[in-house]
Amino acid sequence: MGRLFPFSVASISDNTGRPPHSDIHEPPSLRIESNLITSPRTELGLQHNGAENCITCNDVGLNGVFLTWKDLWVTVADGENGRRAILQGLTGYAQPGELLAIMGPSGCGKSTLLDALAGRLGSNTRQSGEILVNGSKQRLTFGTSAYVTQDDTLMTTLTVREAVYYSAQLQLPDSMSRSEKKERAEMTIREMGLQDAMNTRIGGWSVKGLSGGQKRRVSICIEILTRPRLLFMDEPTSGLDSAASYHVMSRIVKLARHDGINVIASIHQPSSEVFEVFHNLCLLSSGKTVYFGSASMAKEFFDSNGFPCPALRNPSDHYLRTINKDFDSDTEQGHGGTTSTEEAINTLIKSYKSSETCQQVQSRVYEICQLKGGLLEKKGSQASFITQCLVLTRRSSVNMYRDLGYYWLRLAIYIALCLCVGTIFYDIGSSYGSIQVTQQGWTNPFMSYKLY
Ligand SMILES: Nc1ncnc2c1ncn2[C@@H]1O[C@H](COP(=O)(O)OP(=O)(O)OP(=O)(O)O)[C@@H](O)[C@H]1O
Repeated sequence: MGRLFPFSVASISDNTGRPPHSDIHEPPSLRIESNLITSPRTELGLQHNGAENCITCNDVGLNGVFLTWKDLWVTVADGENGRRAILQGLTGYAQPGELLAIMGPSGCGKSTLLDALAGRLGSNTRQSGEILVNGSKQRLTFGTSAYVTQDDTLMTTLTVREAVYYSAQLQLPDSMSRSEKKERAEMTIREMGLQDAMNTRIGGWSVKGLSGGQKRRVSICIEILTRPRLLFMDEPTSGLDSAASYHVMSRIVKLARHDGINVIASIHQPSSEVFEVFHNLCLLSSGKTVYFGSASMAKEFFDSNGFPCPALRNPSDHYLRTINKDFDSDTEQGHGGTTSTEEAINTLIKSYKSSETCQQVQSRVYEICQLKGGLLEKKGSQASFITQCLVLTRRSSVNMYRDLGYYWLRLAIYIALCLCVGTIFYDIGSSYGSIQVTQQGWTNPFMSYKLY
């Protein structure tokens, strides 16, 4: 029998023993009814608390990837012998077909959480706790997961169409024909709303090309080409205006739902429409969980703790303003009083820890851990070695041909160098002394280095 949770659109078969807190059902205190008739969520077919809309393990099939983390700590060295905690005992889960948004003030540990989950933490960090993929400890392989980084690393000389098409050739299997790969590349470009910029060069410091937001979308295109089962995105909407942010995020949600992709994204400041397309929300402050659960129930959580969202204010703005202590301002409380931001954060953290929502998250994590959904196959790139060599050579040649610094400037430098070296020995004569000077010149370490 499937179990419903008030904070998730998921239900799951309870066939592997009883989890802790198995007596927990929907707590009335955190239950809200969906009254949004034409909201972005309903437009996308995302509704909470409706059994007919629940995603089950069967719905996502055996291909879905469930990710859980329990008591996750990440620390870095801080001064002599000391260590600073960036993440402090986080517990949560992310499941196929859903989008988990990680939000919080700048520096609260959003990127660190994404990196820890994706297995990309820096060597100077230490991690403890348990991160499980489909209920077991295993590495995420290239091809199964993709990561859209905060900085765009794109070849500036290529056009949008070329950049995405070369990536398609490098990543998609040889069993797909060239026209199919081209079609997938162009469809993905259109999905990200870049059809008008298909033939525009990406551009960089020397040549202006795409805008920052368009580059962001090209990076997303390249990562979603293969339809990875797990997609990490660090600030996917940075540089996008609110309409573009909404379109990009809603398309990603549609894709996630359609292909059973598990999407985890850190997001700075979503508009209210973008916020509505999130399934689950992980709200952090200084590396601690302020709230983890259904995004639509966060409002109720803040309300019930004395921090109601004022009318006409974007809920996500309200949550971030309430827990941002960088500027040490007071936070308004529902009854007209104020409290310091530090106190507000402590109240929320404490309240979350003792809430039924927190217990239910732990139950859900326990249940997912019992799934034992199988090991991920080692996928890697699906293109053959020969195809990769050919595509990389072609891409590199195009890049060198178009990049002045790469090719033409180098050629000019080599010609100038040849002329310099040649003129040193010009008309030197053929006496014994001249031959000695020439020999010394060639064996001079400086000359040898220059010529090399
Ligand atoms: N490898 C590291 N070594 C030292 N400090 C680190 C390391 N990684 C992260 N930090 C510190 O941890 C804190 C959280 O960083 P993180 O990048 O996760 O924050 P964030 O919430 O993603 O911030 P932003 O929204 O501004 O990108 C910061 O104070 C950062 O300086």
